[in-house]
Amino acid sequence: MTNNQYPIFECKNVTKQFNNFPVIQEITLQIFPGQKVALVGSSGAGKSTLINLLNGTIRPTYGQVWVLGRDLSQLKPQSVRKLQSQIGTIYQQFHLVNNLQVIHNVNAGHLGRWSFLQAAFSLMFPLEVETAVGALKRVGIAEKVYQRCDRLSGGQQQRVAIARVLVQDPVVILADEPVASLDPELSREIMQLLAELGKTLVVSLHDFELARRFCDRIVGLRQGRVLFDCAAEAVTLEMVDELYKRDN
Ligand SMILES: Nc1ncnc2c1ncn2[C@@H]1O[C@H](COP(=O)(O)OP(=O)(O)OP(=O)(O)O)[C@@H](O)[C@H]1O
Repeated sequence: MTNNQYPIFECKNVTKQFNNFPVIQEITLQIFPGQKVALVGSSGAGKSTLINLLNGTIRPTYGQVWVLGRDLSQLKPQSVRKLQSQIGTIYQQFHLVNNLQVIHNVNAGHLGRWSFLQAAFSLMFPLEVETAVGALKRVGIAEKVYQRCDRLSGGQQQRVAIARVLVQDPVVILADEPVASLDPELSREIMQLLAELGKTLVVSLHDFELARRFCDRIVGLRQGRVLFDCAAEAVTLEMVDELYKRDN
């Protein structure tokens, strides 16, 4: 797919090996502003690894990952961290501090901008409460602002994680299996929420139907390679069969 804007992410012939075994193989792709991209494929296909390459958590063995026009491999750690503050990542396990109140978890979205002193002060006297409540309103749980996170349901915890990303106000959201631990109805609700945030979205999903319903572009990964990369409505049953077929 092409686009006349600059890509947010660009993988140039990227290979990632773990213990000399390639889990991502020669991937070249671009992701443009406004796209909602689903990464799909069997367990072990490389979806999480690709997300970690895009947010700079891990580095390619070969090839380059460019983010917002910068080659990550050429940047000093401080510049990488600055770029990373433009990327919001949501995980399956929410990555919340469970014994803290919702307000503190949402305010963690400010940590890239706040000084150490501001962060420490806010743990006692929460700063930017209005911003946090605004984000919690958008995800439908404003009344939970002073609740401890471990008292919330899984769906509510994922909403807190999304509110944290909203406060971070990144250019793009990466979501790694964000609904894997939720029931089907909640999964649809959370996907709808993510799709309607108005941000560029790259989301890995096990459920192909969710990908088709909420994303406009689907990248099918098989054994670390891109098997297809096309508009959601262009994916055929044959392509899905090929994607998930077992090796004999
Ligand atoms: N840090 C690591 N060290 C060694 N191997 C790893 C590491 N991370 C991932 N792998 C391996 O890379 C392969 C791809 O894993 P990855 O988690 O990216 O797949 P996935 O498509 O996200 O799978 P799932 O849908 O089960 O989450 C797997 O075989 C996995 O065991």
